[in-house]
Amino acid sequence: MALVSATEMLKKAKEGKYAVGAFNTNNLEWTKAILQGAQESNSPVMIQTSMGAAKYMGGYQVCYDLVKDLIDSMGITVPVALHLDHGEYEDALKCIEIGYTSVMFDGSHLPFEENLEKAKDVVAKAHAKGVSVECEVGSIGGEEDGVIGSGELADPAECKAMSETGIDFLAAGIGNIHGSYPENWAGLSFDRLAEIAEVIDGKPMVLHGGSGIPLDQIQKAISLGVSKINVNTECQEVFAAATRKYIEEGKDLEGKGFDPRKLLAPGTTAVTELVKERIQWFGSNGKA
Ligand SMILES: O=C(O)C[C@@H](O)[C@H](O)C(=O)COP(=O)(O)O
Ligand SMILES: [Zn+2]
Repeated sequence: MALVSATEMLKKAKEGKYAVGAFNTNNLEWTKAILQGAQESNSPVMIQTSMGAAKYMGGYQVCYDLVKDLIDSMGITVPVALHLDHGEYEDALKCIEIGYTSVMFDGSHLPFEENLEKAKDVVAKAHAKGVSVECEVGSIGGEEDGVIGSGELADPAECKAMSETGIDFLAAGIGNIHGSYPENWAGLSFDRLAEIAEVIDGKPMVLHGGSGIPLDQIQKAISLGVSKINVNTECQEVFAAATRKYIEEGKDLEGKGFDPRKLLAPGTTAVTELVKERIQWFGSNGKA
């Protein structure tokens, strides 16, 4: 199946009261693991590359070719959108040109008016090619220099203004943060989520920092309008744990256990299993 834009996928998710998982990829193994997990779950999926991961993988063209070719060679039949995660303006335009089917323009660090103006421009260029657009209002906290910032709450008036630029889905802070949640985390703000959902003309919302949010909060967020959930840290954690176990058990020293195809296999399987579990949590299994 050809890559698809995320617009229809997320509209259906919102109507059906489930969310689509957007999993970050870093390399060949992760890309295969995510596609495998979605196919086994008969679920739509979003594969996303951050700017840094795309650079690591050899550039956006490599990422696009990799995902597109794996869909063919693995016989993937579920809908897959290839998305740019937290993209700068120039990167969003580049991905649109290359063939990504969805982009996030993250102008949350810019003055708000500039964020809006650039969002409008990205929307015009993306929609001309059938590409879906996510933008962010406010900023989503996380770990910086070892300090975990608290989750910010986006301003509903700014969310409304951003939704009027024509974007397809909106990322807004509702107390969520990237990376691990601190023990004293107050949880998601469902009041703020409901206030924002009320003023954005029915557009799907995106929950960043999906790793470590308890299932009951995920389900409540979906019931209030979240239709895309980003997961990265948890995939990294299970990959690292499975690889560590393999090495600590000395498996890399048995026979050809050091062959990267063997060494990376337990981590890859762990990512597939996590993707399947999160797809169950988000309720998108069987919705392809
Ligand atoms: O860390 C990245 O490069 C991607 C993340 O920002 C992603 O957009 C995301 O929100 C995932 O959050 P996490 O599950 O808390 O890592
Ligand atoms: Zn994010």
